[in-house]
Amino acid sequence: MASLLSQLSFATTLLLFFTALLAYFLTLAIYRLYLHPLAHFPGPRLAALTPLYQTHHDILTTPNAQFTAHLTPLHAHYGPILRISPDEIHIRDSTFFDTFVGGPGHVRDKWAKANRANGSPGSVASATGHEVHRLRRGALNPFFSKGNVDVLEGSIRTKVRTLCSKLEESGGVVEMGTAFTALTLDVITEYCFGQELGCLEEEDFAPRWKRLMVQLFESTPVAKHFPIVAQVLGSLPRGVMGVLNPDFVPFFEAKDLIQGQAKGIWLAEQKSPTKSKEGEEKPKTIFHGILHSTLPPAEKSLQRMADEAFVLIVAGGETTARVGTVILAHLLQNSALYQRLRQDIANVMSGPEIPPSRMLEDIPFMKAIVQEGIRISAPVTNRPILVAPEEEIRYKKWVIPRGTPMSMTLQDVLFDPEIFPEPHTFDPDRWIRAAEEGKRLDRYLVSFSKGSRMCVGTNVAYAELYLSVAALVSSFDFELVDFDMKRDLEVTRDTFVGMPSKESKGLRVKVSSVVER
Ligand code: HEM
Repeated sequence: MASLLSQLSFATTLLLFFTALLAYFLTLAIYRLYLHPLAHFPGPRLAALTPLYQTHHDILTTPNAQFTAHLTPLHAHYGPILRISPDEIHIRDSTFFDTFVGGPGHVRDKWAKANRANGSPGSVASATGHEVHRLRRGALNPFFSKGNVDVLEGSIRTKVRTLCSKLEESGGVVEMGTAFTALTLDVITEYCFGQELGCLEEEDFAPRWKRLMVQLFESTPVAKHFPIVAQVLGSLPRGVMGVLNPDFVPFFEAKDLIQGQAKGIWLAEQKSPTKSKEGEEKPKTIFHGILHSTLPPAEKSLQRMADEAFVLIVAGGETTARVGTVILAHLLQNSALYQRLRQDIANVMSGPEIPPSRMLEDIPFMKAIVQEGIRISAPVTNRPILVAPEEEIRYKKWVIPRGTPMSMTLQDVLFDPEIFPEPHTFDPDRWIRAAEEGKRLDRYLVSFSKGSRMCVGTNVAYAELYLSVAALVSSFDFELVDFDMKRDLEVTRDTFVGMPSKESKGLRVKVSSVVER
């Protein structure tokens, strides 16, 4: 009898538990669908009901990382403003971008819930609140100013020279995406640590680093939706993690390597600080700069340095490499553009050396090539999600309540046919025509985003692209090897940085001749 009672009470407890759970979910569903401040916004009911709607499209579809692509049919059906999760509003309207990112006097936070995928909470990119972000960004900005990038251009130029001499020696097939990644990683690691990774010097441009970067991005859809998975896996021994989820092994391998480098500088600074005296030359790396800055001590911890290093290297590597690869691919498919660019560069060269990036920028066609490349490659597919904590945001008849996470997709602006007719055609002359007509097309070149959260590395990326594209076009004729734009470069997955299909073989070329200068 006693055991029956205890069984009954267990069954009753279970029943009560599930009834309470059901009641909770029912109440939540009613709240989200009918009472929530966003209840009247258009969008699929399922998306209003649960964030799993996005998770499904990003993780359970094949190929995965597809929610971004799914936004196109949603907007076609519901219009330019949509509720895409219980808490998030997405807007597709290029003219709204400046309001979205805010300007001076308009505070924008990031949405904490969607800002954990990089697993580096100490980085500038992970700073959710406006104030913390402002502090961290303030310490980085001087290193990335145009003036400072000019000073450091010599180091980029040396690496571009190495790239060219390695290509000259190569003799066989080279995957140019790997070569560009080697270049960008060497540039940014020297910037951060004062010591490059040395990818350009490795055989075939260190394809293991390219693989590591690609695999790292491929893990972001899971990390974005289930950051706890990344955290738990990160705390396990690598062998165990490799069995549980091999996709995350490269993520932590890359982290370990980069953190090791940051730790080296941090420990050396603790032992014998290199703090410069008044009037002495500037700190030699970003990390020395942060450590010498007026940031509070908590912002100078080893963990924060390591997080900052990781994000700078990951953010600065694959993005710029992808733009370089896409530009080269388009030029190689259109020899008239290739020859025209070579001629325009030759016209300003007074010796064998490629002119400084500032001079290259003054060649209208060169500038147009880089702008069009940055537009059409649109490397960052991850949509920025921002929160305006101090103001309601108005979009047409809609009022987005203060504190609501709102997002826009950079590709929606970059491929807006109203602004960039035939947006998927590589047409550098559209920039020249726009300049002649006095149109500010660059207002819509949002590949680096805009506002306070805009890319910190924009000037470095431009310098790398001008110098590398000019050097390659002026120095070599290439032959494409079994290249198919659709298979090898076209973006099919949003893994933070857009990725082509798994079948991609990259941009494979052979140097067919070296230009005498
Ligand atoms: C063509 C190349 C590049 C593109 C298209 C690009 C694009 C972007 C975009 C769209 C963001 C904003 C992301 C967000 O909403 O949170 C961003 C942020 C960032 N980028 Fe870049 N990036 C490029 C190159 C670089 C380089 C070379 C570096 C490093 C030297 C870099 C470092 C960063 C960092 C640290 C952030 C976070 C900034 C912050 O939150 O204040 N990026 N980038």
